[in-house]
Amino acid sequence: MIKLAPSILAADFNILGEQIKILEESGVQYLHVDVMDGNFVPNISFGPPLISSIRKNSKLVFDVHLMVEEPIRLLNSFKESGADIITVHPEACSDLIKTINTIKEMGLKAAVSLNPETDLNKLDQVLKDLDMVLIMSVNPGFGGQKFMPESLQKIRDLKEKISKAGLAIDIEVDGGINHDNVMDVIRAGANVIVSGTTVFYGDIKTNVNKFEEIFNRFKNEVDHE
Ligand SMILES: O=C(CO)[C@H](O)[C@H](O)COP(=O)(O)O
Repeated sequence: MIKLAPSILAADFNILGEQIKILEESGVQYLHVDVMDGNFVPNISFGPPLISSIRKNSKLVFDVHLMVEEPIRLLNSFKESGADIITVHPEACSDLIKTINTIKEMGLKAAVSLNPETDLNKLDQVLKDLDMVLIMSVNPGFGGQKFMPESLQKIRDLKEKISKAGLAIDIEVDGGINHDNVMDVIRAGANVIVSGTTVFYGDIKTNVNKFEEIFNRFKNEVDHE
């Protein structure tokens, strides 16, 4: 099952609640929530108060991507605000094992995100405990960047690594994904697709439907193999 995870980084914050409602009406299940601290990445987005506020009116799975230094300090506050999945970066954690264990002990799903230059071996110490791995296909910090095609091989290698370990872990990809390149990303092995500008710029329902059509085309291909 392939899931679209629209990133609210590209939303119009003046009408954020209405836009989330449109996503729900369009059949979306995940909401990707990009938290940036101006330190781990050179940009600041928003934090727990905004998440608490949208949580009140949404049943979507809140997929919270923490692009922050030492996220272990803030896990409780993101749990309280309504996160369902918390993603952290090994590049930002002095103790990744403890950080992942803390997320799991809170009863949340845990994920690790790798920057484009970070090797897959950074996952080795925690892979068996993860629900999801997020491959960044741009350098994190800003929406609207160009997809890095070298990410495709990284996704294939990750899929092989997960399958060799006999695990079932979601593979999410984030950055520069649009209607033209998403099929390549899925064929490489991703099953959770983050998209910001391609979902929120223009008509949201139409943009989501176009993604869903491509996901269905992929499913048909697989069924006929
Ligand atoms: O995490 C991000 C950047 O750090 C954004 O989620 C990501 O870039 C998605 O936005 P877009 O689809 O516009 O590239």
